[in-house]
Order: sequence, then structure tokens, then C-alpha cells
Amino acid sequence: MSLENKTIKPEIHVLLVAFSAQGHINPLLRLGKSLLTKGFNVTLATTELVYHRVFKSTTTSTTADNAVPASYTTNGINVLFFSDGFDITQGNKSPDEYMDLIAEFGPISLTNLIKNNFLNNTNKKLACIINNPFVPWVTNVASEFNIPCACLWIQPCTLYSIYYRFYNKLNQFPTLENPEIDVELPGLPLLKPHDLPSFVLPSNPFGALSNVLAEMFQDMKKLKWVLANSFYELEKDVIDSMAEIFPIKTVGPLVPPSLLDQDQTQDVGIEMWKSQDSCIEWLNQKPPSSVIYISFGSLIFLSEKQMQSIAEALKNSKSYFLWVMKSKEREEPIKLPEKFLEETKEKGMVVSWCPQTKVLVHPAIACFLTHCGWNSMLEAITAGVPMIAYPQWTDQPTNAKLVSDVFGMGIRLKQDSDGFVESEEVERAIGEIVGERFDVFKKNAVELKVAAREAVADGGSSDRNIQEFVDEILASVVDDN
Ligand SMILES: O=c1ccn([C@@H]2O[C@H](COP(=O)(O)OP(=O)(O)O[C@H]3O[C@H](CO)[C@@H](O)[C@H](O)[C@H]3O)[C@@H](O)[C@H]2O)c(=O)[nH]1
Repeated sequence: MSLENKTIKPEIHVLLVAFSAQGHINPLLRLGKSLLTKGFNVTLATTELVYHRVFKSTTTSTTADNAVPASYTTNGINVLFFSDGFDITQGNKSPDEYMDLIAEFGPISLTNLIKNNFLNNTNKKLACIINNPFVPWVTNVASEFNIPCACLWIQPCTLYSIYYRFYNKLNQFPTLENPEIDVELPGLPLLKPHDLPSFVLPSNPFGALSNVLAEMFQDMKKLKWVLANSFYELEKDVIDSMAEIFPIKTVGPLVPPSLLDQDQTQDVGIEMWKSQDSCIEWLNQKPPSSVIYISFGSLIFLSEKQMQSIAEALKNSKSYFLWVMKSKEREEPIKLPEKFLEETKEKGMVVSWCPQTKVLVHPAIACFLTHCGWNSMLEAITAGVPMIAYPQWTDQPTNAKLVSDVFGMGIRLKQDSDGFVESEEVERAIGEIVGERFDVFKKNAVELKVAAREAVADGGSSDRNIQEFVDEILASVVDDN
């Protein structure tokens, strides 16, 4: 079924609502792009904070310095900004403070945005709202207007299953009294406490974020669909295990089109930092599969001691390396371990931000030392690059378990109880992954790379799921009329 062969008069709109983070916005925008090609009108609503941090530099708004434009368009998707109550002139907020603020101001701002942009216009039919985790209140706004709501889950389906079962008390998890128990869940290998997401551990210090997840998973009835940025062939067993409980439909990988051999000019993703593209020139001079790429995503800043330990390992290893070392603030100079750059100038390059997806597909890359953020992992999977997992918090420990024990495309570093990794361990892991076992990891990685392309190709599992979702939205519009 397509929009053209229906006799619906008003324009059919889909509204995407994203939390203020690049890793949340980009998968939603890419799903929006697919819906655009199916004939829907697509709008992204995100916070004014995102406008100031990301879009401001790319718009040609003539408004006063801190004023937010009424709307903005990126590759066919309309972008609207709503207030999260955050005043950018007042400095940063802790995650807990920010979650409280957005939960208080978000629902009112979004309600007004929907009324002003959709409900006051009889030519527009808002057929579906799609949110993502960390803005669970969006489902309440949608149900007040009686608009069907979907959630795009932006972590592995494995995490969806774990959280669903944990927050609804379906299985046994570690407790304060019994912190060391292993967890056995359908479709997954046995999970030790250090394989579990930090939010489900009794030691979890991230109260507000965990509460927001609890709110989502304990009140799923307002969600008509749960979609996932993953693909069926990657997490088949765990997806099947949720089918009878609360199904999740994979629609990914929602990665830049270039990673899937598609037209990159059609990408809708945003970038939080300007990348140092000179690293591609540098990679061009290196032999195939000779460089270790190291990056810990957009949120994590390692301790000085940990950076020294990794630096020591890179200095001693025989491989070349490309290391993304973010500065806390964009303008600040990067803090490098003493003499490190000088000692390694023949074999390494350090940048503050790189074009990661171009780096991962470069033939010179041998493996990726990663914190296991799900966007980075999906990019590595689609590029067919083996990984060394160095997880820190939230979903990352479980993602690391997937790398080593489910996807078979890498190994996890041995960490002490504080998460610290000794330099010898990093050196050992690099030796292991680029040594004898490289061919096995690479073979598994390439198989998943092929499966990812098949999933998004015409008639593939994700393509079929998107079409099914589209048909169901259209059916609900027709029922409504
Ligand atoms: O130099 C760099 C480094 C990173 N990236 C991009 O930045 C994104 C990083 O995303 P991700 O790997 O998901 O890491 P985080 O930004 O840390 O993501 C947060 O959000 C993810 C999705 O919910 C979770 O899986 C993570 O644990 C959480 O930390 C990726 O698209 C990278 O391509 C660049 O473009 N250049």
C-alpha cells in the first residue's frame, strides 16, 4: 500500500520527537528519511538546546543571537524546536537536573508545537508520533490528542529485552543482598553482573536516567509500535524472545548511507563537532589493515591515568594508530599525555574529532578500540571492522558482551573493579586481535556487514518492517476517516 493509491485528502504527517543528543537525533532522522520516500511529510521536533549546539552554525537565520528560528529544513525534513526550559546563558546542568527540566517543560512546549503546527491546519493529518527513549512523556502528549505513537529504540534489541524484563520484574536480577548472581534470559548467553547495563545494577548511581527508562518500560500500553535501530539477522534470538511479550520491529541499521553503499548526499544526520578530515590523507599513506582506530564516542572523557595507560600500550604496540581525543569544550586544546605525541609521531595521529564513518570504511583500518556506544558499533558492523571493547556505563557492558560472545567480531578488555585497564592488557588485546585471530574476527565481521546490507535492501528484513509500519499507519488513518 502506498500513499498515492489512497484517496486521502489532507497531507499525511509523521512527527519525530528526539531527546537533545546526536546519537538520538540521527537514527530518528534517518528513519524519517525512509518515511519521506514512502510519501509522508516528516517533521523532527527537538529541543532549543539542540538548535544552539548544532543547527545554529548551519542556519542563515537573521534573528537576534539567541533567538530560535520558527523552523528549518534538512534534506526534505522540517525541523522544529521546542523549549526544554534550559537557559543556555546559565551554563551546563547535571544529567539529573536536565532530565527534571525537560520532563517539566517538554510536555507543555510539545503540546503547543503540535497545536500550532498540525491541529490548527485542516489540510494536515498528523498520523503518527515517533519518539525515542529518555522522552517517555511524549506518549502522554500523543494519547491526549489520540495520535498513534511509536518509539524508536536506539540501542540493541538485547537491551530492550533486558530492560523490559527488569523493570517489569519478569526475571531475577542482582540485588543489594545478592549482587553477584548471573542472569539467564531467553535468546542471550548467560550474563554476569559485569555484562549487564549499569542501570539495572544495585550499585547504579544514575538515578534520573534509570527512572526515565522505568517510566517507559512500565507504561508501554500507550505505544502502538516499538521499532529498533538494529536488524533481525543480528539479534534474531532475542527479538524472537520478545515477540509474545511486547514485539520489537527492526528497521536498521540507521547509519549514514555511505556505509551501505548508498548516496551520501541524501544523508540527514547532524554533526556535533567539526571533524579533522586530514586523518583520511594520513590513512591513505598506511598499508591495508595496519591501523588501530580508537574513539570513545561523544560523551565519555577518560581519566588522565587511563589515557596514560592506553598511550603507553599504543607506543609499545607494533600497529599504527588513529586516536580521537576530545577536548571537554570544543575550543579547548586537547590534553595529551606528556611527550606522547613526540615519541609516536612516526606511527600515530591524534585528532579531536574525525569523520568516523569514513575512517571505519578505510582499508587501512585493522580494528576499532571502542566504548561500545551503539551508533559506533553499528557503524563498525556495517563497515565490517573487528572491535576491542572497552565499555564504561549504560548499555555498553552488554554491547561488549555482544561483540565477543554473540557477534564473534572481537574481544573485551579485562577491567578492574573501577573499570580501569592496565597498559599491558591493552597491548595484549591489540596483539590478539591483529594477530592469529584476526582472520576469524574479520570473517565474522564481513558476514554481518553483508547481512546489514541485505536487511536494508528492497525486500530485506528491515525494508519489510518499515513497509509494514507504513501500511499500519495508513490503515489507522483510513479507520479514522
Ligand atoms: O571522532 C568521532 C567520534 C565519534 N563520532 C560519531 O559519534 C557517534 C557516537 O555515538 P555512539 O557510539 O552511540 O556513542 P555516544 O555518543 O557515547 O552514545 C550514547 O548513546 C548511545 C545510543 O543510545 C549509547 O549506545 C551509548 O552508550 C551512549 O554513550 C557515532 O555516530 C560516531 O560516528 C564521529 O563522528 N567522530
